[in-house]
Parts: sequence; C-alpha cells; structure tokens
Amino acid sequence: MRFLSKSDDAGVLRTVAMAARHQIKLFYDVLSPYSYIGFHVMRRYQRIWDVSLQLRPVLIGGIFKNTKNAPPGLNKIKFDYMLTDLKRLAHTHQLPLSPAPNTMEYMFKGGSLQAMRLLTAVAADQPEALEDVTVALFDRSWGKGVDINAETSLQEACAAAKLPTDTAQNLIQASQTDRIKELLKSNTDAAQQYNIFGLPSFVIDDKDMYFGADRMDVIAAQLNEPWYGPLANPYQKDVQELMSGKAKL
Ligand SMILES: N[C@@H](CCC(=O)N[C@@H](CS)C(=O)NCC(=O)O)C(=O)O
Repeated sequence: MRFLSKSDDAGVLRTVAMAARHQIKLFYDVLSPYSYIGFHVMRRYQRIWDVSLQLRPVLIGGIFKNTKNAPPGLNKIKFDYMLTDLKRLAHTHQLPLSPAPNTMEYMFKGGSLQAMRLLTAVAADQPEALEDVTVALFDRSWGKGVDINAETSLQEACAAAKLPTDTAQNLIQASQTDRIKELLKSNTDAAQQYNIFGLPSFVIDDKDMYFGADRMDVIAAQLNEPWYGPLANPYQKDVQELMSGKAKL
C-alpha cells in the first residue's frame, strides 16, 4: 500500500491509499537457511518497491514430499558447500549467522513442525505480528542456531516479537489444534499450484514463480523496480563506482 497526497473536489489536500502495483507471495520455512536470506532481502525491498508482500509460512518437508524432491543438504558435499556459501552470504547480506553445532541433525532430525504451526496460528489469528514472529524464529534458527520447536522456544520467540504473554500463550495453544495443523498442511499443499519445489519461493501477481534468494535481481527486473544489491542501499553502487575509480566526485 502506498499513500499519495491528492486534492479533492473542494481543493482540500487529502492522503489517499493506493493499491500496490504488484503482489508478492513469499513461501518460506524458518528451517530453510536460504529462506532466512530471501526473507530479509525481501523485507528490505518491501520499503522500496511498489509491492504488497504476503508471507506464506509452509512446511519444507511437505513441499519435498509433494514434489518428490529431496533436500540438497542430504548430499554431504552439497551440505558442506551450503555451510560455506551461507557464511559468505551472511557477510555480503550483513545478517547474523551461527548455525546449530550439529547442523545436519538440527535440520533433519529437529525439523520445524512446531515453529511452522506457530507461524500458521499467527498468520490466522494475529496476522499483524507475522513478520515480527518470523524475524524472531529465523533469528533463533539461523542467527543463533538454537531450538525452534520446544514450547519455551516458541514463548521466547513471541516475547522477542513483543507479543504480550497471554497472546503468545493463546497462539501456542492454537498451534496445537486440528484447525491450525490442517491449515499448515493445506497451505503447504497450495504451493503445488505454483509448481513450488523448494524454498524460498516468490510468486509474483499470483502467476510467476521464482525459486531462491538469489533471484531477487531478476524479480526486480520483472517488476521494473530498482535493484541496489542485497543491502538495498541505493548509495552502495555509487560508492563502489567511486572507490573503483569509475566515477569521480
Ligand atoms: N540457490 C538458491 C538455493 C535455495 C535452496 O537450496 N533451498 C533449499 C532449502 S534451504 C531447497 O528448497 N532446495 C530444493 C532444491 O534445490 O531443489 C538460493 O540462493 O536461495
């Protein structure tokens, strides 16, 4: 949503809400490290692009099952590369990264079921808190590498997102109901309509699906919006050009 100042018929200046030019659905799971990267880059560009962002928490295990895909991390060589790649990305994206000590076990044994059920409950019952609770859970899973499924972890994530204790407790209780369990399943199944096979995935205007946090520049091109790199800093390009001697003051 954008706000514009316009004169009404009587010449009085009024602020009017304009619908965003494009809608982006972001499918993610807090267990997916590339979702962590993609989510934060999208948050940065949400303020720059004329888009409305809809967060779609889904279960990555369900996505793989539905599409008969397999997590790339099951391959040891790919897994080791992923950890190196993430370190590089954390640096270039300026995001904290501290994977859990036994990352393989954390990802494949621990899973994210309770965390994603909580996010599904937040999306359904307290949608205005969804972005903040997502930030808090990603901070636990990849910023700090700590548990995301135990009830105390969920309470801590809600507290970090500044939810009052009673609201948090209601959401955690709701996350254990059939209503929310079924909702997470149907939201995950709904990703099939866009041929989503991995995360993060971005769906533009309910039509074009992009897989990967590394597709943001291509999304920018499709939207005809600017791309200033992962930090979304419009001055960065100028500074780089100045430092490389390509541009002069
Ligand atoms: N190149 C992508 C990689 C994303 C990725 O590997 N995502 C994993 C989950 S963290 C996945 O769903 N992979 C499915 C696949 O590679 O088929 C990026 O930069 O985001």
